[in-house]
Amino acid sequence: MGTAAGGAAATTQNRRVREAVTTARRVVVKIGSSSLTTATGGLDDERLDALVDALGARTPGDLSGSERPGGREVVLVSSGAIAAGLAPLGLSRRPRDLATQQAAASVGQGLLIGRYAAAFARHGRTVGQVLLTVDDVTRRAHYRNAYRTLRKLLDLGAVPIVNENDTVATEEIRFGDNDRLAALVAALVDADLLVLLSDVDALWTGDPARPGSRRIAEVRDETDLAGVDIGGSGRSGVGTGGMVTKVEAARIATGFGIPVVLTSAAQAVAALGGEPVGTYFHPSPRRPAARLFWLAHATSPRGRLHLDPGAVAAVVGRRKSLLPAGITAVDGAFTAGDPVDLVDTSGAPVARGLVNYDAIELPGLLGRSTSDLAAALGPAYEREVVHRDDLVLL
Ligand SMILES: Nc1ncnc2c1ncn2[C@@H]1O[C@H](COP(=O)(O)OP(=O)(O)O)[C@@H](O)[C@H]1O
Ligand SMILES: N[C@@H](CCC(=O)OP(=O)(O)O)C(=O)O
Repeated sequence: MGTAAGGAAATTQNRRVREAVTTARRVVVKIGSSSLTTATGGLDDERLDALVDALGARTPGDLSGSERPGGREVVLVSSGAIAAGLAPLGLSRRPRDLATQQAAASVGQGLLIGRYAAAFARHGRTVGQVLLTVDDVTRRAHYRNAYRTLRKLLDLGAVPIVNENDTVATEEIRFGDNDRLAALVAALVDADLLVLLSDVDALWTGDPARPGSRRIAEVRDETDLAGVDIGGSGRSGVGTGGMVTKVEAARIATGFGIPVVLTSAAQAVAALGGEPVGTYFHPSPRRPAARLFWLAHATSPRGRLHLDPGAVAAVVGRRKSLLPAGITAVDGAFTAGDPVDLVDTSGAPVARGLVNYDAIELPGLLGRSTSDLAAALGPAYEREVVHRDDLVLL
């Protein structure tokens, strides 16, 4: 979120909001389960069609003659697989256990993408299904691959429809909610705008159903969130994170320099047209390297490497790779390629990185120089424990 605009007049603010939205060329739109399902569960075809119509509608941001919906490149991040799979499996509400959620997602994802394919076809558009796990956006080769696929789909004029790959994601590595996934996809494709659509029209100062709650029109920085009661999921019972994960997603995207509009699916056309509906989160100017951005926000560490003060100074102060000589202890049962936290002598995490060794190999290497290790064990042991290209400071 950007710096406070002081006492700027509301009209000036609204004009700026409209411009950031209407000039956005690449937009990631996220729709939650609660906006795609009927009160009795199951996919709500009417609402899904309305969303697709909104994405196909021409807005003030259109480039005349463009073949793309709204004159823009659109990536849709859609939840709803689990919700869509409930009725066909005879389940009356969202299951708590992972295996049943995954079975429901397996059934529901096919139905969901089938509905989208039919709805977009009415606008002459082709859709492409992209299912992602956390690993796909943290490991370098997978990340490049995910980026290339999304880029190619956009170049070919298709609408990528992204969801978490629920059927294979394990409890530990799961996003669980699609709000953060959408923010990270926005960073991945270098979007100009992220639109989060839910069943509520904006972020409110507290539960919208509570008397006295007010809509928050814009969030310029954390001070605008002070005192806001950011609650969990709404009454639909099919959403997951409530406002907590939406505000977190807004923090991630704005931290990457991407503005965010949070509003209801019913106001999608107005929001995409730059009208001052919903809540607008101002972006900060900083744009860190996208892949490392994912590492900080999308991963959970699988272990901890304890650094001596010299290693902390090298990694944090001089942005060097981490070598075995600077590590005093290792926790966790990770394998090479996993994310781990680098902690200082007080145990506080200072950086996160992708480790180049299995946990089991490291104790025999600690405190030793790379030349000593190479001489004793072979050239493979000359490698860094964490390469600086795979490190992000926390
Ligand atoms: N401060 C708040 N402002 C707006 N909505 C809130 C707030 N706190 C909690 N909520 C709830 O968050 C719900 C939206 O989240 P969720 O049910 O997870 O939807 P989705 O499926 O769209 O992700 C709203 O229905 C609302 O009841
Ligand atoms: N991947 C899951 C999304 C989880 C979920 O419910 O997310 P959301 O409705 O956005 O809070 C699904 O498709 O059901």
